Amino acid sequence: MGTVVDAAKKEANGSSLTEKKVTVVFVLGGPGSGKGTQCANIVQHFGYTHLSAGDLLRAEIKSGSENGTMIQNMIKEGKIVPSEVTIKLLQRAMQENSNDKFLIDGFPRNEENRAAFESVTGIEPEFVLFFDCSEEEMVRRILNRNQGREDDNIETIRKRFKVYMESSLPVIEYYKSKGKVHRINAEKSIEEVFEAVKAVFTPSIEKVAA
Ligand SMILES: Nc1ncnc2c1ncn2[C@@H]1O[C@H](COP(=O)(O)OP(=O)(O)OP(=O)(O)O)[C@@H](O)[C@H]1O
Ligand SMILES: Nc1ccn([C@@H]2O[C@H](COP(=O)(O)O)[C@@H](O)[C@H]2O)c(=O)n1
Ligand SMILES: [Mg+2]
Repeated sequence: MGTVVDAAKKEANGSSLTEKKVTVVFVLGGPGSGKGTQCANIVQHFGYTHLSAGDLLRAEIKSGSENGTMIQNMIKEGKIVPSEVTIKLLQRAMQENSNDKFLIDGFPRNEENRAAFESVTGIEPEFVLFFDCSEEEMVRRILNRNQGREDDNIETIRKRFKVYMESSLPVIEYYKSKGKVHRINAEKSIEEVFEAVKAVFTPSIEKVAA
């Protein structure tokens, strides 16, 4: 852990991230629970910038980076890419963006992701949105997605679920113990889910006025 954190800390030093105060919301939930779909809605209504860790990793593969083959293999196997790699991509994306409000989708995925991000960036999430959905519904959604993702096949989907249960749910439990989790019933329609999401982002004073 020491070297991962030290290397990434070096990168953070002197960066605009260390100077500007950013608000971060982690968007978590199982594969296919609707994280990306709802993030697009939140961007439209609440002015956040959406950073999907999975999208950043897929872009890194496409860019021909030296880590590309390793990332591609990890994604095909449903495994979690080393935190050092993903955190660098997230830091760079936040530094290059003038916004100060970010939705970080699909991260942290395990305890190593969580601890390294907090240690390297010094950022604690404002809160965590947790999209809770049954495995049956998530599988149905992924198999209907048709975005040409190499990990949207039943063999990899099963592996992603195993990783989610064993490594990602404990991170959600950690934030729950800190009172930071807003659980959303993600089983409903896209519109109904967004109604529940809106309630989380709308300040209580506006709810009273409405
Ligand atoms: N509430 C919903 N009801 C029905 N279909 C949905 C709902 N939300 C999203 N979908 C559809 O399910 C698929 C998966 O959604 P999305 O890509 O947003 O999930 P995700 O959580 O980002 O998945 P991943 O972790 O694999 O990136 C998409 O085809 C999307 O259009
Ligand atoms: N923190 C993360 C996030 C994602 N990955 C890898 O990318 C795959 C796809 O992620 P989605 O969020 O787009 O579903 C995921 O299965 C992992 O292989 C990661 O390693 N670390
Ligand atoms: Mg997604």
